[in-house]
Amino acid sequence: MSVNPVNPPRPALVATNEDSFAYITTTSRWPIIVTKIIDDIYKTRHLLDLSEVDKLKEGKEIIDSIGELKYSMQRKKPLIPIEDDGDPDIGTWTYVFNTYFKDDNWYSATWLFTECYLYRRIHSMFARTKHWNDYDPFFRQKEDTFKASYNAIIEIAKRIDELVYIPKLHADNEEINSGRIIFHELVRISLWGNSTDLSLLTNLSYEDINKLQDMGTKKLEELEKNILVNDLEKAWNYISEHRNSRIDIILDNAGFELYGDLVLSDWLIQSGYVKEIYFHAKKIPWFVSDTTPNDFNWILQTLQSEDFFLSASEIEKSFLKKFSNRLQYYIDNSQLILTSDYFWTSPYSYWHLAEQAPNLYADLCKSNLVIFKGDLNYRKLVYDCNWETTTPFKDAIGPLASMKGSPPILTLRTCKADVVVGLEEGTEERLTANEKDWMYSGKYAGFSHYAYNGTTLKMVDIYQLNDSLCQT
Ligand SMILES: O=P(O)(O)OC[C@@]1(O)O[C@H](CO)[C@@H](O)[C@@H]1O
Ligand SMILES: [Mg+2]
Ligand SMILES: [Mn+2]
Repeated sequence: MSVNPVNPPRPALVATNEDSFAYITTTSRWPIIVTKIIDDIYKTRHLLDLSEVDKLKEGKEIIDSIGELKYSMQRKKPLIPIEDDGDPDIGTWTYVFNTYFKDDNWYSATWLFTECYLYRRIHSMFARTKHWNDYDPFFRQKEDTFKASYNAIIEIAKRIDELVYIPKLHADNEEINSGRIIFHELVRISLWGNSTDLSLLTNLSYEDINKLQDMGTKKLEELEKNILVNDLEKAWNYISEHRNSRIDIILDNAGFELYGDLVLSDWLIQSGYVKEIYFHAKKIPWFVSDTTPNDFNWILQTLQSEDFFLSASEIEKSFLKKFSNRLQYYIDNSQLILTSDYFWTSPYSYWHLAEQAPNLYADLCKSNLVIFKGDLNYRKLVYDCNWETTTPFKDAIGPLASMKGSPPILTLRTCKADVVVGLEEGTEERLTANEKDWMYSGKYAGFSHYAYNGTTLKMVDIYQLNDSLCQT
């Protein structure tokens, strides 16, 4: 492939383009997101005892810093280095900032960088305090939305209860076929769970949430026409051929989406197709709704709780408890393993995975399938560049498609950014004719799969990957 990552494959997505979702995000969405953080800190401060003077004071200081941040992005001010907060990734951030972005502002730097930088800077404001250093300013939103997801959660809990009691795999054709159908259904639930993305849906009503999360069979069928790329059958063939395999899920959003990922994992383990599943969470609060280890532990406790879903009947609670007992069993028996790495919250695209996080990469190479959830993971896989929509997925993921030993990849993504690859000729034109925002409205989705087949040359042998980023 004739792309050299030093000079990126295509121009990067950037907010100077006023027709882009990068621009809409920078001008309109981020100010709302940061204002909500300020509101959240006010709420938490309000609950504090007046004797907690130091914490109250620090809270006020964070509010002031977030206010300054908001002002600087709205006035297109230059980016400034992230202050040292003692986290082990600060060196990477300082290096990348100084090398590539020190002369940039919130619009001129690449969108992928500015957006990651935004969340990393917010984290640093909390991390440098004494009383707020492990505070998640998005937790309240994640918790409230999960509560409002009650209807879909119960429906799905009933469904998984039926599915896991289907007889275990004996490899006869009938069972493989029923496995295939269940896999397709549960992967779709995990996919469409990605619509409940709190960074995109900044103003969700209870009705909106319920509409988004209707995962009945009829609704899933209706949504089928919005799936633009569908390599799911290839991924299924892969799973059904590799019994007792290891799967990795690079998680995206907490709450309802994570719930869908857990449901899929439950079935994959119970059906006997998969032996162990690694869940990769974010180390720090990220893109509003992303899953942190705390969110993961929280959902397990919440599914067990007597009083979280107040209107749940005893039988409904029992479905949730049975489900979470199974999950706890997998955790206790190292079949479901939670892990996290700073690479997932670094500014680097996944073209740099092997070079920036060699241990993580080596570990992922042991996997039979790495599932990347959500939009940001997709953006990072394809270097957040302005690809032609007909570019094959294989080309857009660069080294991950051509390095010997790279694991097979499956992406489950609803389209929420100005980059989509792997489309057939004419699809872009058909969609653009009616819907200017089709690439980022969240209405469309895709499953892209790629497995290294051993015939391509080793990318690193051809192009020495170094520390370049996709520059404008
Ligand atoms: O990764 P997710 O949760 O599916 O989406 C993250 C997201 O909301 O943030 C970015 C824009 O702010 C977009 O890439 C995307 O819409
Ligand atoms: Mg630049
Ligand atoms: Mn997310």
